[in-house]
Amino acid sequence: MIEVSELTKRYGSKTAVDHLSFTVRPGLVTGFLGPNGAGKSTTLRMILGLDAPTTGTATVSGVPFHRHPRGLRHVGALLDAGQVHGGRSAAAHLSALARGNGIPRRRVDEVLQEVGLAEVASRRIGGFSLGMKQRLGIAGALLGDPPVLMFDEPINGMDPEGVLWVRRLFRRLAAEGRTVFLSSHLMSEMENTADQLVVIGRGRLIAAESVRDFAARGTRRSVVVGTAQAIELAAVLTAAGASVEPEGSAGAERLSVSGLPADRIGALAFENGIRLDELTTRTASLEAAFMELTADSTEYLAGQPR
Ligand SMILES: Nc1ncnc2c1ncn2[C@@H]1O[C@H](COP(=O)(O)OP(=O)(O)OP(=O)(O)O)[C@@H](O)[C@H]1O
Repeated sequence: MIEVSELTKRYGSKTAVDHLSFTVRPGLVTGFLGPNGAGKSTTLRMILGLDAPTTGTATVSGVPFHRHPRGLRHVGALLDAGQVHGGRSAAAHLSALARGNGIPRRRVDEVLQEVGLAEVASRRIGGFSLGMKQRLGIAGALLGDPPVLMFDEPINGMDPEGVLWVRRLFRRLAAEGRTVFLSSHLMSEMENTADQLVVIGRGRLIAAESVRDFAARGTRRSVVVGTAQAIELAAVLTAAGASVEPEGSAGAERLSVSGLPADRIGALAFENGIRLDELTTRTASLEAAFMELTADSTEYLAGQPR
């Protein structure tokens, strides 16, 4: 369990993290989302004791991280896959980490196997691709078999096979009862990976809820209706209280209807002798919900200095 309470970080006049409070529970994958510059990395660094908060607290399993002796046994983290000594081999890098945290040497071979780097264990890290460095960073996080795992943008630089692998790994780690916390600025990465979301913008909390609840409170639900009798149907639906927008080109007309559910629209069409060719409920996409909810908190909008 990770608990963040009223966490604030100021750099001079810049408030990077602003009275942030949330809880990350075990047994679930929790996505930490926000546009670029929202304060995700700063928050993760404070949870790991790498940056001191201006005010507020962050605890891991009930105590501040720096009070965990042999930290890697309590929290495994990957913050920046590029920050490794390029001259060392993968095995030497992990062995040094293991030694410093009282972790048996055999764990090095186990985690290298686990992340698919066993065959390149003795190669210098300097020659690794970003995807391979991400795998090595994940290996380092797993080394101490910790109950809490944190990853900053772990999917960056991975190929599609790597993305699938890492998703399955996160799901399995959560199913084992661990706390899994992943940051990303892309909602699409979280859609198929996370159970819960913590969404921030400009250092402030925007949402902390399940992926499903987050999607539901974004874009309003609408129903797309296809019919050759679009004008008659629009009149009937408007009279019943719906708002109706035409979609598509004349001749192949469809209506986008909000304010009435699909079954009610079907019934009204039937009662009025209007034939429907299509009746589809358009559910809010997560991406749309994310864009809507973070629109006011994006720091750098293309072409729009703020
Ligand atoms: N050491 C620092 N000194 C001054 N400002 C900083 C420092 N570190 C971060 N910031 C600022 O704090 C804000 C939050 O940065 P942070 O890196 O935590 O965001 P992020 O959500 O991780 O973004 P990204 O997705 O781009 O990595 C940014 O405006 C950043 O410029």
